[in-house]
Amino acid sequence: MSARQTAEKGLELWRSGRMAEAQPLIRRAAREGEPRAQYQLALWKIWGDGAERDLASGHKLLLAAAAKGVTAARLTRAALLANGTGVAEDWGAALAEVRSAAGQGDQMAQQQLALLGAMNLDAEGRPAGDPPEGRRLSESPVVDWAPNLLTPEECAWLRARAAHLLVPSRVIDPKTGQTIDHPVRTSDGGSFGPPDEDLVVRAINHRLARVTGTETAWGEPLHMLRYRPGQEYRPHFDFLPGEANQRSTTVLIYLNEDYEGGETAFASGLKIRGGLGDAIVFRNLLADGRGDPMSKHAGLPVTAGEKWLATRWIRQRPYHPWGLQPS
Ligand SMILES: O=C(O)CCC(=O)C(=O)O
Ligand SMILES: [Fe+2]
Repeated sequence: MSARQTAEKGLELWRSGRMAEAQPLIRRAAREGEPRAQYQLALWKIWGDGAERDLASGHKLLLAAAAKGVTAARLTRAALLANGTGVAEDWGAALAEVRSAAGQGDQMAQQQLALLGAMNLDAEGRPAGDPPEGRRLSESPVVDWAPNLLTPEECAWLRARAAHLLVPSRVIDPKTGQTIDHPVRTSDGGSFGPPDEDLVVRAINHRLARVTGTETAWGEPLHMLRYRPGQEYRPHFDFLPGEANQRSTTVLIYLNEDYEGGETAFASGLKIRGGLGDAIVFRNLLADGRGDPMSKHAGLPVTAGEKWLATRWIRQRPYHPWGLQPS
């Protein structure tokens, strides 16, 4: 079999869920320099699934695949340059990779450039202008309103990019620390982990840091939720039992408005229904750092249509989903 045929067979097996059979074929084809196999192996090494996490060799494989014209590899490298995963954070270098992929005709890259071009960003991808005007909705719990935080195009980008991330929602079991199915949250969800945090998502995460007065590095990966009729998020706290690096702040961004029901409801009686791109910011902790009992909230059941939401849970200190230290 040629390297190309080996790669094709390996990818086909992997797509049909036959990981154990796919792995040796992808590894062999990657060793023989087949670019799509190199890209797939890079993703496994970076995510640490299908191969042990090895960021350095993941980056090498990304570069090799990118040099042979795999623009998706270039875009993954751009994402990791933008968020500093396995390589020093470098917005300028990340942008150069996206431009190069766009020049090779990659549509995702071209769309990213169009969205980034409409943002007012500094040389590091952070918001350049004044922070947007907010309005306090409530003092207890502390809830602020940030209208039009995202443009309709940015909302559409997040919805489209999230489609492949969605799985039935899980929560962390306070007793075991494990992620489990839970009836409290019946929506589908998924997050933009480091390789999925493209430059548009990264720039949005910088904006969320700005609007909350926090650091981008403190945020958990941006989390997407999609509720269908009957789905809901029952009353809960966002702070985590026994956690030292707490979720101090939550941002919810409403990514569409063509649905019924589904308001965000606080135990205090405050109910919010955001329009397209509107956001709320609320604090989960009291001034002394304990959980605020008034911060209990719910996503009420959707009664018609689909509700799309992006959530950023922000910690008190740097947080990395893979436990990596900031470089
Ligand atoms: O769907 C909602 O409005 C609430 C979502 C929520 O509570 C969360 O993502 O933590
Ligand atoms: Fe919540």
